[in-house]
This record gives sequence, C-alpha cells and structure tokens, in this order.
Amino acid sequence: MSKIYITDTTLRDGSHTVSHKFSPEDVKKIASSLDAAGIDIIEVGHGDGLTGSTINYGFSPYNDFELVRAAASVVKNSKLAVLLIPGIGTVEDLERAQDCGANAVRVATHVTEADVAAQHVRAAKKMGLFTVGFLMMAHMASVERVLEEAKKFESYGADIVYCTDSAGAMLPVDVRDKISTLVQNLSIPVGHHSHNNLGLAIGNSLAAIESGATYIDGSLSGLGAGSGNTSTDTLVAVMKKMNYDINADLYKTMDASTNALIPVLESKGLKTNTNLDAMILGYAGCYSSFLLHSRRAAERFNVDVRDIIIELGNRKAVGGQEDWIIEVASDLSKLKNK
Ligand SMILES: CC[C@H](O)CC(=O)C(=O)O
Ligand SMILES: [Mn+2]
Repeated sequence: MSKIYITDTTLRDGSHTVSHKFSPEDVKKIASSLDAAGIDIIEVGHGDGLTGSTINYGFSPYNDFELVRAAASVVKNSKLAVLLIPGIGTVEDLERAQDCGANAVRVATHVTEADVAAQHVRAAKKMGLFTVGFLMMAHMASVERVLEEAKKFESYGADIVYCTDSAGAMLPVDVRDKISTLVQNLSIPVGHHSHNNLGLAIGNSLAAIESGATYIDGSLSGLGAGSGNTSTDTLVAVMKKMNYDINADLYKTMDASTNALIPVLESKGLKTNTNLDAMILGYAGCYSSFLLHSRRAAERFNVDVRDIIIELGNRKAVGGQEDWIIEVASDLSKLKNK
C-alpha cells in the first residue's frame, strides 16, 4: 500500500467558517498541535487564498503574511502551505509568503482554467516551493476534461495535482472515475479535497484513496466552508483502522481538535458537534451505548476514556457487559500507577 499524506486545511478552508478571523495566536495554537500530531502539510491563510481579504471575499483583521509568520514560528516538521488563486494573489505575494516561512503552495484554478496558473506554478517551482495544482469545482467537468487540465498542471511542473470537490457535489462513483483516470494517466501523485455537503466527505476521501490518490485533505473536526471538509480526526482513525501507512498520530490529532481548535472556536462564540469519544467507539468496534458509562469510569479512575473504549473493543465486549467497563478502567488505572 502506498503512503498517504494528509494536508490539514483547518487554518485556510476553516477560515471561511470563522469569517477569516483566526488570529496569529489562534494559528500558533492550532498549527503547533497539528505539527505535533504528525500532519504532513498545514495550510494557512485567508479562505480564498493569499490576499483574499477584500470586500468581495470578506475582510480579515489579519493579513496572510502575519498568519504564515505565526505558523512558521511554531511548525517544526510539517510543510507549511498557502493557497494561491491566480487573479486574487500574485507571484509577488507568493514570494512574500515564502519570506514569512511558507515552503509549499497550492495554485488553485477553476477546473477548466488551469492555463491561468502556468506562470504561478513555474515561478513557485523556481522558488523551490512544493507546488500543488488544485483544480476546483471538479464535479463540473467531464473525466476527460479534468485529465486535460491536470496534464497542464503536470506540464507546468506541479509536484501533485488535486481533483477538488469544492461543492461537495461528487458521489463516490464520480470520485473513483476521476481519480483513477488521473492516477492512470499522470506521472505525478494525485490528491483529493472533499466537502461534506452531502455527508460524503469521508466516503469520498476513501474512494479517492482506493482509486490511487495519495494526498488527502482534511480539517480538524471537519471545519471548513459549507458543511465543512473531511474531518482530519476521522480520516486518521479510519486510515489507521485500515492499516494505511500515514505519519499522523491518532490521539495527538484528536487532541489538536479538543485542546486547540475547539477552545479557539469557543473563544469566538462558535461550537462544533464534534464527538471524538464516539468516533473512537467506531474505531474500536465498541458498543455505542457504552459511551456514557465509559466517560464516567474514565473520570472515576482518572484514565483516558479512549483507552477504555479501545480496550473494551480488544476484549470484544458486547451489549449487557457494561460491568466490564469498570473492570477495564480499574485495570488501566492500576497499569498507569504501577
Ligand atoms: C475559494 C477557494 C476555495 O475555498 C478553495 C477550496 O478549498 C475549494 O475549492 O474547495
Ligand atoms: Mn474547500
């Protein structure tokens, strides 16, 4: 199985959800947690890309360069990416972003307009940036047309090309058709970016991976435009469950949501419906009604609820064996205090 690389776009696509109001301090908190979790690429900036802060797209109180600088001050291992939409951002903006610490760029165009990105991709490559061609609104073009446009990105020198479901309109069968055609006909890796508007983001991400995509986007707790993106947290859990080779750590990715993103959102009066303990039920194959009992036991024995749920899954507990929860929590606490 090929290695799968995860790009987290909480701090760029998620910026749409917070009306582009992530501050440099918010960026530091979230980017450092993503970096610690082993996320391969962290994308930062205005939701509409470099210099998107305008009356047309929505003003941000902070410019992209401050945000990139803030992220660069804490990121140690991940690549740091910006989005550049030719016509909104320029090559000069990209140079400035690089000076502030960006080392990757996703050059985004409408799915039928890769031509407009030629100079930006070539310039990015010359600057030594990891360069991604990002074809937006891919549901609007035929498989043949998506391939034609992706080939343009390849010919300009892009390192990867993305088939992006900006509208969350693609069905798994569309994702399979488009991604497998790109994988079979390009010599660069292929990526996929989903939106969850039809509740298909994680399913479509898996369809993309099974069709040969090796770069997949997510965002913490699925924060992003519309119904949000594929949740990075869930993506990591599912990929681990399927034994894919990924760099990200499951608990640390969840912690990035719980301890970094969610407090930042709460400080802005925003909430998420994220229930990561419940996600772990699915990861572990543990009875759903065990959740509340496990939370209580975690508190009583001062152990991580995720460890309880995973151990119950290992012991193959079924409904009616609620008494095991206490036993597992007690065993874990003894192990911890040994
Ligand atoms: C307007 C840029 C857009 O948000 C890029 C993107 O993430 C997408 O097309 O889905
Ligand atoms: Mn998007």
